[in-house]
Amino acid sequence: MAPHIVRWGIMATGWIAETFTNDLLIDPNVRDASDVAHQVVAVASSSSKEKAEQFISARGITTPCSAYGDYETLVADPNVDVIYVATPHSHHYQNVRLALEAGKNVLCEKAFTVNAAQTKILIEIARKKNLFLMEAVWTRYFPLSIQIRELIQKGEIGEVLRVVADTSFGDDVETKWGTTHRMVNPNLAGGALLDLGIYSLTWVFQTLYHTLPRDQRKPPTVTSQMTPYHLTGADESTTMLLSFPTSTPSNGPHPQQSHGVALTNIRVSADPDEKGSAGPPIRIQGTKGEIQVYGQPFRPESYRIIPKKGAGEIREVQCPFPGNGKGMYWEADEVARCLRDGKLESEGLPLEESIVIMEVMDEVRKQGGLTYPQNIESTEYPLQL
Ligand SMILES: NC(=O)C1=CN([C@@H]2O[C@H](COP(=O)(O)OP(=O)(O)OC[C@H]3O[C@@H](n4cnc5c(N)ncnc54)[C@H](OP(=O)(O)O)[C@@H]3O)[C@@H](O)[C@H]2O)C=CC1
Ligand SMILES: O=C1OC[C@@H](O)[C@H](O)[C@H]1O
Repeated sequence: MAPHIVRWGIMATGWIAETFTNDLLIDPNVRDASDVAHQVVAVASSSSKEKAEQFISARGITTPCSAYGDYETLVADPNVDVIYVATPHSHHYQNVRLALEAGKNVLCEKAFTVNAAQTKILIEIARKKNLFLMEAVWTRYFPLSIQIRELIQKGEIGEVLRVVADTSFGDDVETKWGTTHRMVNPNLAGGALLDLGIYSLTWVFQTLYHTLPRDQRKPPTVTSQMTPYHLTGADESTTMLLSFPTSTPSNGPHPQQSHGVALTNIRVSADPDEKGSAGPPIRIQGTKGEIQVYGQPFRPESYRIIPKKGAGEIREVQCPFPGNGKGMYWEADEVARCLRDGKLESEGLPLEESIVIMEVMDEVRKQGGLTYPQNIESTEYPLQL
């Protein structure tokens, strides 16, 4: 059968837009995804049309592809099926809303928005207009993540009661990020939590929340600490303890809880020698054993299933990236399948779950005293940022 072709419009020409587009251009057959195909039909840069043209030629795109010098023209392009929003966090609400108001389906980079109130409005608009909307948490669509969720659901490690996830870079923050880079710039909603902490939360949520039947998923309570970066006030370190009510009390009449420890830091590393000597950055601990995940939490490469002593052998599973891709093609394939099947949201990351995660991050920022400038926390639209 002919593959379902999706025509992408790329909004912004920065680092992740390049990486995502490179993955879109890899032949889906190399990853056994012959049911879908991707075409990049338009690229827009808010800086200039020339920047969009350079982006297209640097990727070697030879099929028809329009270059635009503003986002408004992109969202009006009738050839585009779905817009990939690759701007800084601060701009997601305005940019996604622009696309939805123009009647376009949207895949928006993480973190979805600056706060939960913005996310909820975008979802409301998408639903009202019958449009597809998804937060681009690419890691969720890795075969590795899907396999691990299935293992948990099959009871492979028993009842999962604790998950520890650490997404931390050991950067010389002042030298590497300065004060204006989006990583640390409050005007762009920078900071460890929204940029990297969301991956630690992803691991906690996809193992302790998403693996439950929908009607049993309950938001966690949260306790956290945050350290501001002295030059900008954005968080350079955030430590979160999440407590989820479990569906089935495991021993006795007392209500049980599962705990998620989500760590993020841009000054100390989860993997200081970059050889994995510090051990797995993700540990999923159950009553019958543990799953350890290796590699960066946003781009894990392998996992080990470690049964409880005497209950079997350790198994190690390597998860390669076909065609030398970054791994972003799997989320793109998910978008294509949802559009083909008329789905308005993805089962891998339902919109309701994005809201709960945004609410957790709101609460963590509240506990840590981190607010962003009023204009980027605003739900007003349109707003010139
Ligand atoms: N999934 C993943 O692995 C990753 C995701 N990300 C996410 O992608 C998004 C973008 O990150 P990244 O590509 O690294 O960022 P970059 O700074 O490299 O690119 C952002 C682009 O957004 C556009 N833009 C529009 N308005 C502004 C503004 N006021 N300031 C800066 N840029 C602006 C620019 O493109 P133009 O001038 O063409 O309009 C710019 O090139 C973030 O949400 C981030 O969290 C980032 C890295 C990895
Ligand atoms: O989403 C991300 O994943 C990879 C990191 O390098 C980047 O800072 C972050 O935005």
